[in-house]
Amino acid sequence: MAVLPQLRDRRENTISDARRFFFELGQTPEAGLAPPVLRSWQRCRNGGLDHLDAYLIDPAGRAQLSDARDRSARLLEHAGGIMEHVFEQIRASGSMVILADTKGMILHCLGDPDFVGRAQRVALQPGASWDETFRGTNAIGTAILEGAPVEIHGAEHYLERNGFLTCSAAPVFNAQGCIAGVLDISGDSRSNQRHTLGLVRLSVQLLEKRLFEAEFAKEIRIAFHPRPEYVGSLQEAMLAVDADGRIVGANPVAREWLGLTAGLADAPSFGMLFRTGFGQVLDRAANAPDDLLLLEMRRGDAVYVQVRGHRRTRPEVPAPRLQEAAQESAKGPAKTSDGSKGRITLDSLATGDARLQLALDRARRVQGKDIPLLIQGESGVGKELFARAFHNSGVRSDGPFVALNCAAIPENLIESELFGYVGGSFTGARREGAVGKLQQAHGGTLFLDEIGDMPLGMQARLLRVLQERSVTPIGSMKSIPVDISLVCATHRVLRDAVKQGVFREDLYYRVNSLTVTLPPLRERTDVRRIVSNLLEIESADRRSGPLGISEEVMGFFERYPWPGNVRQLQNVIRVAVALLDDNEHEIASIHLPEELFGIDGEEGGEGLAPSTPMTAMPVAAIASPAPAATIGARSLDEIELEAIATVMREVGGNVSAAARRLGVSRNTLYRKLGRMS
Ligand SMILES: Nc1ncnc2c1ncn2[C@@H]1O[C@H](COP(=O)(O)OP(=O)(O)OP(=O)(O)O)[C@@H](O)[C@H]1O
Repeated sequence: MAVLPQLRDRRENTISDARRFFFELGQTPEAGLAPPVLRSWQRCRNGGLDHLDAYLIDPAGRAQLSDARDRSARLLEHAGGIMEHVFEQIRASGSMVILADTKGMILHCLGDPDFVGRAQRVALQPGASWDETFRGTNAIGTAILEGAPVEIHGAEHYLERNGFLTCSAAPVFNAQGCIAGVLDISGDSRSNQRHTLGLVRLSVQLLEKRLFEAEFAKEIRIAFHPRPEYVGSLQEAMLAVDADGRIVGANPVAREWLGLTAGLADAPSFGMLFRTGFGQVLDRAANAPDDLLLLEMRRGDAVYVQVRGHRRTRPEVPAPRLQEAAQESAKGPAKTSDGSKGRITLDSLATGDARLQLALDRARRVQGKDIPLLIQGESGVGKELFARAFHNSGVRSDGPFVALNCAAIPENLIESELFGYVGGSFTGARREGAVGKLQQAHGGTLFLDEIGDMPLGMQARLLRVLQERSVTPIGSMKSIPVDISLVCATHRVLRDAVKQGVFREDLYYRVNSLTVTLPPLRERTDVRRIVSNLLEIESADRRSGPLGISEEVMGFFERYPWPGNVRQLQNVIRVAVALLDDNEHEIASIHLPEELFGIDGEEGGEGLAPSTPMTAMPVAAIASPAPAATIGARSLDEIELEAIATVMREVGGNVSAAARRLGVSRNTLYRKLGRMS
């Protein structure tokens, strides 16, 4: 619909008054100019641009244009079809559809032949730059600087020679919140159409959606809106998240809604935004991919969510293989070389938790590719078990799996443990020398547990080994080639350790090629499966038949926060099995340690009441998880510290005994005790 002639005349008069004010009297017009136009005029004047300048800048040469097109290849690929569609809408209106890059260089245009000739006189053609610094106020250049859609009509253009144009442009934002290009419709100012800017905005939204979907085709995408009918529309907010629920992309709607800044450096994780756990949502989505879920946001509102791009990729593998594996791992510290082929594998670890499944899938993708794996997670979540499974599932499974816990060995011994030494090279050294872990792991996998606790000096030496792929034992002049696959684990956030200066940045990048985070037990949705596996393992030696577990206890296990994770659960089950009489076949609440009840009962927590099942409806409301992370008014940390203090008192300060009772390693307990002092 064209703008009515009277309205157009009135607008043009106002602009020419403003122009007189600004250019002839050197004053700022108080009315008549849209704020972005006035800001742009001021920028141009401050930059020393002459509004009467008739000098034309030559468009970029073919090679330069081709480079610019290569840099924006993805934008061009997705914009092509949309531009053709837009052009169909405006074909008879004497206009052009233009795509420019982030610097305002025109990459592609489709134009009405009648208008193209005139447009070319002002260089509206591929290769021409519409950077505001040189071209003055214009829709393309000004939209880039304003970071918002703008319409520049006739005499609003700073340079007089562009006054015959009317242009509407909107920046295209990428998933990191940066401008990826600009879409513009330009035409003769006499044929100004009222809805042109709306058409540009809509086309840009469509383009942003296509770019987002292409960039994150393999990631999990979370689409949401407070109203269900908007999920799937151009108005939906969309986040891309990695396997750990960290936001890696956000469309402009999500960005505005959540107040995210460009670059996503401070973007919250899924868990910080929503009250329902990430794993629980993924599980639900895997079972009913088309359902909308009604989720409560932590800030108070509720939104309808659709999870896209998430499938259960591997069938679950029957329990017995995991059982063998866990038995293997439970035999003892097992921190030395073994040939654990044929036992635990990544497939056998899949017990139905969606977050764990993602970690397994990610790890599988780098197998055999010489990419170091970093496993993060709280103590006792199964990091070492995961590392063994990774080794056993790969091409090196015939080779050794060698583990070293960097937090468990005194600092002065790490060096000789890792690098080995020749006989008599230092006081106390064995006469025949010793082969270090790095050499032992040759042809296999070296698992460095608690790498975040490795002393700085040792980090430098390890880095050199990884770069040079050879090791020089202490006291030796000869370097020995080593071929190892490196898997590291840590309970620390290594990035923070780098910031604090306790972990080398170069080593961080070396060990951190692929990070998988194992979920804490309290956030896992497959607790039942783990419990029955552990029960089978722990009761394998009983001669009086299979064991069960009361529904009351199972419900409690599902709600308990498990500060010691699977290790603690394993110990609780081990003790419960030991407490059973020969004629008892079911674990009940009386077989559980008193500490568990102390915590659960005293503080008025959920106790052993059955948990609420999740509703299954086409539009499913997922209940927020039971308040397992806090009990009463106390935080999990406080409860944990209190439990440690109680057990330490009961065992008369014996750390090993306390660690056994609490179901954590001695190192972990030392660490936690450090926090108490
Ligand atoms: N999915 C599982 N099924 C059965 N047992 C498991 C599972 N995950 C872990 N475990 C058992 O829990 C115990 C702790 O596991 P593991 O040592 O791998 O944890 P971790 O994260 O490396 O602990 P830490 O950080 O304290 O070294 C082991 O005995 C292991 O066999």
